[in-house]
Amino acid sequence: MTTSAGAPIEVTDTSTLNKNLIFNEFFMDSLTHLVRERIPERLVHAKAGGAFGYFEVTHDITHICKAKMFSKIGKKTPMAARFSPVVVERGGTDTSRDARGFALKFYTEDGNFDIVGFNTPMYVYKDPILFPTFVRAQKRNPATNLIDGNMLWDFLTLRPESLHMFLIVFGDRGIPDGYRHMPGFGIHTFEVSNEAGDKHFIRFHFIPDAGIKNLRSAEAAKISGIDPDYATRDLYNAIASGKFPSWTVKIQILTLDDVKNARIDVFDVTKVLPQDEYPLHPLGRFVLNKNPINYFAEIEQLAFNPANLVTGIQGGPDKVFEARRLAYRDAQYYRLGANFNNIPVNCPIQTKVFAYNRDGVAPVKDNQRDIPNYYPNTFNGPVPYKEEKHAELIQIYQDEANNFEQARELYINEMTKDERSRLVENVLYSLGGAIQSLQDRAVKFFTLIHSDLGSRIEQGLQVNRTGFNWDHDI
Ligand code: HEM
Repeated sequence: MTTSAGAPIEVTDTSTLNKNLIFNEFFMDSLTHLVRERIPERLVHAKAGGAFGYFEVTHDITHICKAKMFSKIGKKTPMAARFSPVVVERGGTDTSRDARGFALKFYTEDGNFDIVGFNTPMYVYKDPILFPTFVRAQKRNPATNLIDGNMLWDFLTLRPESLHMFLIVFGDRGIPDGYRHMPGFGIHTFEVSNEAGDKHFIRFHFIPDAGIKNLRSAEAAKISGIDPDYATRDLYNAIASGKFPSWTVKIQILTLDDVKNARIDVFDVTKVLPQDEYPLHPLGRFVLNKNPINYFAEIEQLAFNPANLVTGIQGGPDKVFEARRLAYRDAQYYRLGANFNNIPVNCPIQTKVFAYNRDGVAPVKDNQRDIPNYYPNTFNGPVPYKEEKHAELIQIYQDEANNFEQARELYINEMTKDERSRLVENVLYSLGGAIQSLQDRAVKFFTLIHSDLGSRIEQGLQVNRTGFNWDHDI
């Protein structure tokens, strides 16, 4: 046992009774470190489970994408994964009704490629200016410090395009039964390019090999009281006991002509791309076979960023993607410091970094030693490479979102009769406690989605206004 500075601790220093505290380095070192041990939790997705493993190519897609990680069948790339409810705080429960983050980092030979996705195939809105509003509407009421359904329903009914995703959140898929049974989606339509420079557009799907399983509200509420870390524990224990979770990776592929001729804005993150028009093509699988040895070092400090792209994958041309390229980097500067890419789990382990960034808060690693610290220079500092067929992201024009059509299809065609009843029940539980004007506005939009849905919610609200009382004491 030593102090952080390496001085061996003598056994009499492990008690301070009747002794001078200031001269006790064990006491001074441990107390002053303890009060500095908290860093900001992530603004969203604060609580999570995570693990490491590999991605393996099972099907060739080199005709559309030249990214090295897809270069041949059988090729394996090391990776990290982090799964997280969106809204709950770091000490919250894993079984809340919410979407889940599905974040993957691939340590490729061309640097890190991150797919920072969800367990829903669509997102809430397509205009990223709504991000702060949406986040706050789901967080605590500034006066009461309580989660406040009035704020959520206010947002959902002011921006009704969000109801498409929230039908999933309030439906059977709103509480996954652990992370091993949860699907993932990249959501954005990514532009990719091949060796010839031709462009294609893909959406990523991750299908759990163990099958999709979800929890019902009552079950989830019970588990939440007994084991709020249910999903984190399940992931850790499965890997620790050798039951490695895996996912099959598939993609929807669109040509530039498909994009031009599509009936819908295929870059709209609030929409799904219908699989009868754009079928799934197999690409690979990923396996999580290694737990973190130290959670804080390896999972809390993981820094995902949609801007982590590699040659052959240009990213999404939509505005949400563009906003995300800024937001994650900014969040990580704030919560981990300017050198967060030097934290071992964020380092591109298959390639060497030759960046011109220097100094700043630790960790600086070797700080690029004595290599020139400005570019261009005439002293053999690192130089850029030349891409023969450089691919730029296409420019797109996007209209306002309107998803009642896809929300209707989801309600009628994808949900079973029983799931539709549970959806209504779950909506009533949340909406039942909101103020009347928000309930009326919600009924109007649910009716626009489908008259059956609207009338069931309206009737439910009339007979039973005993949902959770959000308005209580406010
Ligand atoms: C305007 C749109 C969005 C903005 C500005 C935004 C911003 C953020 C920020 C600031 C964080 C915290 C990052 C950190 O502290 O490390 C975060 C986390 C996350 N976001 Fe978003 N986000 C947006 C949309 C989305 C979308 C569309 C998805 C899914 C496709 C998504 C998935 C995630 C996930 C999975 C995490 C947790 C990453 C982790 O495990 O560390 N976000 N987001």
